[in-house]
Amino acid sequence: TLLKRRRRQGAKVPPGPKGWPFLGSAPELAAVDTNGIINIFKTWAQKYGSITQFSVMGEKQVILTEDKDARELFIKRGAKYSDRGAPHAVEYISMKQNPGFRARDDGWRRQRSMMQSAINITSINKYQSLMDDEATFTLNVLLQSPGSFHEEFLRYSYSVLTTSLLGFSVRAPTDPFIQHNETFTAEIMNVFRPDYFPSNVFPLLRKLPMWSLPSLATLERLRKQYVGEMWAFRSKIEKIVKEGSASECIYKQFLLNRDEYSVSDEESVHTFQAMIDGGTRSPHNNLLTFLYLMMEYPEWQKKLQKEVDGVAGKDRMPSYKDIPNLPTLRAVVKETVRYRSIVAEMGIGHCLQQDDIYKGYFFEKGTVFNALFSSILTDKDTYPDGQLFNPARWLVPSYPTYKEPLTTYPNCQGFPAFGYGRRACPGTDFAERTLVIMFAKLAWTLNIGWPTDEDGCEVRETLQYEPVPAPRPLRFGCKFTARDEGRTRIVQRAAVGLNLL
Ligand code: HEM
Repeated sequence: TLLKRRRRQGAKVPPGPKGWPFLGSAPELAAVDTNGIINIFKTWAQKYGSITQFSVMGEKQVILTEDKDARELFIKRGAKYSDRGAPHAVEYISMKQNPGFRARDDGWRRQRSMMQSAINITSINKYQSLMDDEATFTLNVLLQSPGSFHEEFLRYSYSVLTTSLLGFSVRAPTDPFIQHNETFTAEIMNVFRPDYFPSNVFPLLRKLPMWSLPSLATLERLRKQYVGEMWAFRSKIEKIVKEGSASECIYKQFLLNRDEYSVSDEESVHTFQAMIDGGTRSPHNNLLTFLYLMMEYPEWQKKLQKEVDGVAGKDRMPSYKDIPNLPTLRAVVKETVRYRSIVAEMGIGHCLQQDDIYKGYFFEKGTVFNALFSSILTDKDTYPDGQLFNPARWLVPSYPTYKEPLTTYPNCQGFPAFGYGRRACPGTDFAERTLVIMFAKLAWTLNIGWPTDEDGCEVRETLQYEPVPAPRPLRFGCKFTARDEGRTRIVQRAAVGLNLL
């Protein structure tokens, strides 16, 4: 009632496109892919301002383009702004049990606390020597077959996660675990698309029998497969834990100390699946984006190599123990994540749980708020020349984003690219560590350059991304050359002595 009174006292409707009667902006959004949606949001924000509201079939959505508004709403007022408004098809196949997309209910709280204990910094510290070994293995493969970087980075992203989380490694990109997950995830990613699943924007379709519409029948097939596979996986791990043959890993610890976790069995299988889905794709994307940026900005590649050489010298590879002494490396990681987020990341909407008034605007319960990374992470006051890849913004005191001491900063904690408040990415530290270790070893061992044609001329390409949420860079060419024979031998020798799972 207070809000109703305030509304009468003059709280305004936020500006935004009117759209069609009843349909709102549904037809416009249903006709495009993720990149198209990001562009439409940007255009609206330019026209209507930093807080733009639109509706889709009566459901309200808001676009936020300023960090301070996202912080105020998602962090300070986080008690109201931490629900999810996942598209219908996403909720359907995950049966409202995926911690990334489910509502902010008690189940989500149980899952969130499970994730926090699984991949907190102490847990990561325990597994980081495994990450280090995985990175050495990857380098050795790249030295032998430099053209395989796309696949090898994918394998690395999977293997760092499977070793620590699930207790097994994947030694080849052709491993059935990767192949199967990739094919399936590609199909699952489409579940976000209104052009594939119109029930995401047209609520009436949700009421139809599943068999009556091909897109609904597809949904039902995917749901059965998704859920079936999670349980099959759980049984497999349970069996080897019981037999005593399971390697040390987070899943094993979870099963052995089951009583310490409040999640239901169903919630736990969804939680592990969410960590695998969320944890493999984004680091892979950033590894590929890093290669592109090292070709595009060779001066930063040189600075990175200089720093890594200065700390590790020529006679040993850098390791995770060097991280506090490598601020340029951490700046390159953070800037790579920023760069990729501004061009390709859509994030996940936060849904409002109670009516609210902010900056004189009235927002209705159920409104979905989208923080637009391409604007937030290029804000001209915080990120001068924000479209450029410039790690100096994290290293030089004259930049607004600079922070000391450089043994700790820059790091990715609290970085908007990983979201805000209660829903912020629980895998931030894990992802940062995965990237830092691999970038350090790459810079120490290899030069990264554009491929050349028969005449020795560089073949440059522009970076393009797939049209799905959390999109990957489309394939591009890249030439690795060993920096010197001594380093190559050190990597080869280290790779022979690795004791991988
Ligand atoms: C560079 C790598 C990564 C980036 C850029 C990234 C980014 C994000 C973003 C933007 C969100 C939404 C936050 C919000 O709603 O405010 C998110 C959520 C999430 N991420 Fe990540 N992420 C990365 C890596 C990972 C890893 C390695 C894992 C797991 C091991 C992971 C698991 C999750 C999960 C489970 C959620 C949902 C959290 C919730 O709704 O409560 N992510 N991530």
